[in-house]
Amino acid sequence: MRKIIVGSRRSKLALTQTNWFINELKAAGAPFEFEVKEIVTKGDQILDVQLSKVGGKGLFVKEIEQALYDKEIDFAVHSMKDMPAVLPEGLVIGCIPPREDARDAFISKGHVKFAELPAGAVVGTSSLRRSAQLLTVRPDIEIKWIRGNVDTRLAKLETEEYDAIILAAAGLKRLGWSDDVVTEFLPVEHCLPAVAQGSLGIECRGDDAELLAELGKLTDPSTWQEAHAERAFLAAMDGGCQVPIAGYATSNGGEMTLTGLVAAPDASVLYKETVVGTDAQKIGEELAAILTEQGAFELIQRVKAEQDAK
Ligand SMILES: NCc1[nH]cc(CCC(=O)O)c1CC(=O)O
Repeated sequence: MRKIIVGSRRSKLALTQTNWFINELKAAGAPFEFEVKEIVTKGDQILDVQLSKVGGKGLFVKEIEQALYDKEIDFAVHSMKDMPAVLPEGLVIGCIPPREDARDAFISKGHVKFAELPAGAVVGTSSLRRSAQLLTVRPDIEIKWIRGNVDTRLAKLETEEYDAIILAAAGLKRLGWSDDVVTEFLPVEHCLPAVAQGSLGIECRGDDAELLAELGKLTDPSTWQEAHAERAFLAAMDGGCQVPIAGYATSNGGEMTLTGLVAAPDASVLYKETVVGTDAQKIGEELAAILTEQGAFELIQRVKAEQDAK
């Protein structure tokens, strides 16, 4: 029986997701043995700098992709939202399992609701997307950068000067945190999720037909379509994580609805539109064209140039 080596980052969330997916493969009767190989990525090592300043999304996947090329591992389970919009030559997403809750979770000391935060309240997030959207409705709050994995951030809420933090609901749920820790799940209308938030993507070599045949059985077609539409939008906007950008699609098998958002980091400008259609790639590109027409692409290029000059 072929032994499949599965690469994983060492964080609890990464290992939990990896082991969850291996169990799904086993339950589906995949004819493999499995071994998990832990890989320390740059993104895990650099913990003291704002992520958007040191290279963004690619930081968590580069070493893992090298290990795939070198055949040290056969597949890796990623949070799709950490994946760059375009994959390197020869590697593919072989499976996208059913999406977990895509929303952001607001967690505050004393369970004070977001709308009831006092002026000047300190909210911890290192996501420009979250901070821009929160500042749009509450310009009177203060955003303070926070880093570390999910458990670290929850601990920092207790021990450091934060009144609240925002985390992806999906990460919390996968780690087994009860909904009781969450003060409120922010509706997507108020805080549009990151592209592909809540989705996992299984990355492997494109020529590994034997593995791809088994991975494909576990793909959820709706989640695949949603991730495709959101990522087509992201790719067309040329947005990394230096700029607040969000995209969220829902699919009911046939028709899809895709909403996209681009904002200035200080929330002084915000573009947001929704498109409907049946072709994931097309609606992603259509949405990007509409927002570009309004000035969003220019905003992205301007913000990127400003950040690079810093
Ligand atoms: N930004 C890091 C990150 N990448 C993926 C998740 C988990 C959620 C997901 O899979 O979408 C998280 C944690 C968070 O944003 O709170």
